[in-house]
Amino acid sequence: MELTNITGLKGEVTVPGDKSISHRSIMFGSIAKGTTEVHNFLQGADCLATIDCFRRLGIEIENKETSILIHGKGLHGLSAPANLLDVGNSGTTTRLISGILAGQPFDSKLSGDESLNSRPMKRIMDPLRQMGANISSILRNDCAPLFITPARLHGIHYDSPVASAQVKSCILLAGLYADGETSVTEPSLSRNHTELMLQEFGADLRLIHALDGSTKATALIRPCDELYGQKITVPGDISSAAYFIAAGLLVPDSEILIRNIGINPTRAGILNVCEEMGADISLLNQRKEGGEPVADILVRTSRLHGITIKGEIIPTLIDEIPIIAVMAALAEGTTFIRDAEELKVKESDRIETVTDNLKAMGCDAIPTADGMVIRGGRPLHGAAIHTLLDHRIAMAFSIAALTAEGHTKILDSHCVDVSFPGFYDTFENLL
Ligand SMILES: O=C(O)C1=C[C@@H](OP(=O)(O)O)[C@@H](O)[C@H](O)C1
Ligand SMILES: C=C(OP(=O)(O)O)C(=O)O
Repeated sequence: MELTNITGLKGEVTVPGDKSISHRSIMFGSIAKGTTEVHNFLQGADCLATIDCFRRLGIEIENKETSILIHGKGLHGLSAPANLLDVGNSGTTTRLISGILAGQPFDSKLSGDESLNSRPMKRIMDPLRQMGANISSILRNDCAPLFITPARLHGIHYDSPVASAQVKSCILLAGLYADGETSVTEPSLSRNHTELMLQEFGADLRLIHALDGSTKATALIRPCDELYGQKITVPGDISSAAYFIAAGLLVPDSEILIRNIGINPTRAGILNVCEEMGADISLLNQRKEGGEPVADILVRTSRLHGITIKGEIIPTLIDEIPIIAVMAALAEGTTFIRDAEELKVKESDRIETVTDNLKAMGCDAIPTADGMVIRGGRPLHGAAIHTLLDHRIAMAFSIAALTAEGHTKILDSHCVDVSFPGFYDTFENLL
């Protein structure tokens, strides 16, 4: 994709459904009794990989024009897959499905693309093994491909060293198949869609919040007889909205209304960051849909200034750091991003891909062990952007390109389909 600078983005957009919620709707619908109906499902490659996996596990899933129908067979209704489960580029699919597969009476193998097969899986293998699971890394490198064989699971308490919704969800899902209670404490609260949605499906799940004012939290689950099919409307993905928020703030003379976005506080850290950077941003029409808070987001071109982003807010904006870094590059002053070492184990090492590409565009960006330092305010110039097939890098630098002098080439820009098919077409509504 070749892009150049523009002005005056004006109008309304909607973005596709939330990726995290879409994945979970398929997974929980498949192990629930009865039909689950999902509206505004994200038809991105990652969520389609989840559908494919559950079809291979014997679940009929109808992907209709306006909805998805999952004909769930109950907690014990999955059947042995004939072949390897292909998880594509999706860490969420891999880590969550492993929790479910650990409790099944059949063998399964799962594998993904080159990026996925280099991401760490020890973080789920350790707690699953403590629960009694038989899960191994086929190449003995603590990565996928993974091999899972039947085992009796027992409940554990797991003090997670990392605030990761994928780790937490994996353990809670295995807990559905364990004897006794399973609980997970995380150092600070990561996205809580699993907890909210499992409760809606009828799971016996409780939450205990820390008394010290921190977001440290514990989720506890007990096995139940069955989960029950639900009707789910997926809110627009704030992680996808983030690119239009940034476009509206950074492209001169812009005003964009982004409709119908999930603003669950465990996901909405970018809104706080925007405010702190001095953005003209407002939430309109705030409401609740299917247990999740939703709003329309109005942004207007703003002069931004650098800030420090660290600590408990990091898990609430982890996927937005590439686009926040672009905002920082165009803000006055210095932005420090700390406590974000998790960026190293995403679809690419995002500390490296973000700072390398920012430098290529003329920004003073320095990688650090747990984040980056961005000295903003210099104009950006066009460059060839190496996405390393990481969808978030492609989208973040497409927005940078709209503000940069000259032409920018986004290499392998088709990778946006992982989480946002139609990303480039959405701009047509704003020109
Ligand atoms: O649970 C989820 O749906 C996700 C959790 C996050 O990963 P971690 O759990 O590894 O932080 C996030 O980066 C990913 O895009 C989606
Ligand atoms: C990290 C991401 O996803 P996953 O871990 O599911 O591959 C992402 O979408 O930015």
